[in-house]
Amino acid sequence: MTAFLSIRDVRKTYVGTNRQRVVALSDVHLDVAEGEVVALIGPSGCGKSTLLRMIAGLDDDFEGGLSWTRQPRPGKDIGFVFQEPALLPWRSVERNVSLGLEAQRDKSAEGRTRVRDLLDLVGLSDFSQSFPKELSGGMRQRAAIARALAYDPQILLMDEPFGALDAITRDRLHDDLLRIWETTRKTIILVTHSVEEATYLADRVAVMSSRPGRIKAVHHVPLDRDRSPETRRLPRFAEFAGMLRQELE
Ligand SMILES: Nc1ncnc2c1ncn2[C@@H]1O[C@H](COP(=O)(O)OP(=O)(O)OP(=O)(O)O)[C@@H](O)[C@H]1O
Repeated sequence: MTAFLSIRDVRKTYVGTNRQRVVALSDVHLDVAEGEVVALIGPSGCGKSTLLRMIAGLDDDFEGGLSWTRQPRPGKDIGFVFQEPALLPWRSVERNVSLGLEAQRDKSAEGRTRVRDLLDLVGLSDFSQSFPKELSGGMRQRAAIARALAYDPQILLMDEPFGALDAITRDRLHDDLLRIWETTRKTIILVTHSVEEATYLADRVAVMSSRPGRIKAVHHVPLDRDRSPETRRLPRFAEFAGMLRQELE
């Protein structure tokens, strides 16, 4: 595998307000290939969000190294989707999605077409002029995904993006994400608490141990890349998800 992103010997220590030191990550190694979907799972507090923030360039105070085949430009080449969509309530869906392009002073016709194509991709074309409060939770999260893709980032980092949604909406968003991946072939790192979500969406699943967080195993998901709701009913699906659950215990 040619690593698109190599994480080597990463160690992160937080110093709390009372000067207490918390080693959040230790000896973290992971290679991610271009176009791959990697899920990060692990017990609460094992450092998943910390690792994602480092990859995003939001935290550079750590030991060890991250190396890229193409160094991402800050604020441009990395798309981030959080559990809460954090849309600006006073801007329409279209103007939320175009936010990044405006920040880059991209007012080109190409930029506008790109926003329209993205709204189409996430199924929000009919709601482009709606405001966030007029959308359901799932639609807001779709808008947040479109916004993260607007820069055409080289990697999409997702921190429990579906954690706040009900089960039916979450399943629908999973299929949307698979379709988006089919179209864009973006490299995706997805933090999730759900072994089923990791199994359904990822090519590989990295399992982290509790604090200090380490990657204790990386598994290839034994399923074809072409996934559909029937995939969830395959015995292999349940077996793999069950194995992940056991590893987390
Ligand atoms: N700003 C901070 N200052 C001090 N300690 C922190 C800070 N942010 C995180 N930590 C600590 O680092 C560890 C890892 O936190 P992190 O949020 O990365 O875990 P997580 O795996 O994403 O957790 P969860 O699954 O519950 O969201 C925790 O022990 C947490 O208390």
